[in-house]
Amino acid sequence: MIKKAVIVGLGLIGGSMAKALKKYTDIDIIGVDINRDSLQKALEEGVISYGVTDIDFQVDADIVFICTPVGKVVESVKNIIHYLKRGCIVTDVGSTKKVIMEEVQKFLPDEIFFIGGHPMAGTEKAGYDNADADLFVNSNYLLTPFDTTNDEVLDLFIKEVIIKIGAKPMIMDYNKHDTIVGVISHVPHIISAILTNFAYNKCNEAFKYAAGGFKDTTRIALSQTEIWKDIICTNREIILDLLKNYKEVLTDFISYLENDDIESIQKFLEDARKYRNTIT
Ligand SMILES: NC(=O)c1ccc[n+]([C@@H]2O[C@H](COP(=O)([O-])OP(=O)(O)OC[C@H]3O[C@@H](n4cnc5c(N)ncnc54)[C@H](O)[C@@H]3O)[C@@H](O)[C@H]2O)c1
Ligand SMILES: O=C(O)C(=O)C[C@]1(C(=O)O)C=C[C@@H](O)C=C1
Repeated sequence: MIKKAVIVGLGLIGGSMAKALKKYTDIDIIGVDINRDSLQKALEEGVISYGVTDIDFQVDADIVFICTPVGKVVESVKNIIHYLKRGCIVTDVGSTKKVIMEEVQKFLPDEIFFIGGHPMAGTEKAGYDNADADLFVNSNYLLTPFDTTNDEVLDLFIKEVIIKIGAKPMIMDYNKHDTIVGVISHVPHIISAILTNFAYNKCNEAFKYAAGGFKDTTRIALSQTEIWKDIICTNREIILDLLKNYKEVLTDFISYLENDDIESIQKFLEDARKYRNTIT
């Protein structure tokens, strides 16, 4: 049974996890963050029962959530691992999985279980102030356990955390994970940033007239640079391949315009509409 959790990084995702555990479970939470204001707020709200800027003492937690930026996840696991009891589950919420899984495997002790995690929910905002207890409701929660991960431990995490906070567990290999999120999260993020920079540099006066279409397609360009720099750098090769493919699609579309190929333009738009409609 999971009774006590440590959450390292009480920002948007860690704070949302803390609030969700508080709302939907009886799990007691120790919060860890370098930002004292976030700890203070979480304590005042009764979301965590104890808050520290660093763990340098033995903790009897049953589960640890690492919710720091991707570039700090491995270091955060390393820093806490020797203070944990035998059988403790350690999981993260990082948006990429291959680098984290392969690095953690190198030093993971046999008696600690690491389960890679990635809740497919979020916003362009950051920090504890924007955390929401219902952020994960109805969202897919991607899990990338090691082949050797004990099934009972995985089941416990799924039943006592993921299902209770309203999310849908999806287990997959970490390589497949990074390709999937490259397609539906990382490349769209980059394209949103490209579009924003392109429009601003082409005609910044046009920004005054931006309406729903531009705002919808560029909302995610408002996201935190540190978070996205780490995501892009840890999924570099997959993103590079996808962007090269994307360039070909763009080149095809330009040729439809050059050739006044109305039929191809129409088919292109019809396909997009049909495919987009398949997302529920
Ligand atoms: N933002 C999203 O939409 C989203 C969605 C799913 C997963 N993720 C992943 O969640 C993780 C956190 O992202 P976020 O959006 O919550 O960012 P955030 O900036 O809101 O939160 C990060 C928190 O970690 C804290 N922190 C940083 N270094 C620390 C350290 N060494 N020790 C303790 N605390 C530390 C920061 O003070 C901050 O409170 C990232 O790995 C990101 O890839 C983000
Ligand atoms: O909705 C948003 O603002 C998000 O950026 C959330 C989003 C995404 O859908 O790409 C971003 C990164 C995460 O790893 C998972 C979810």
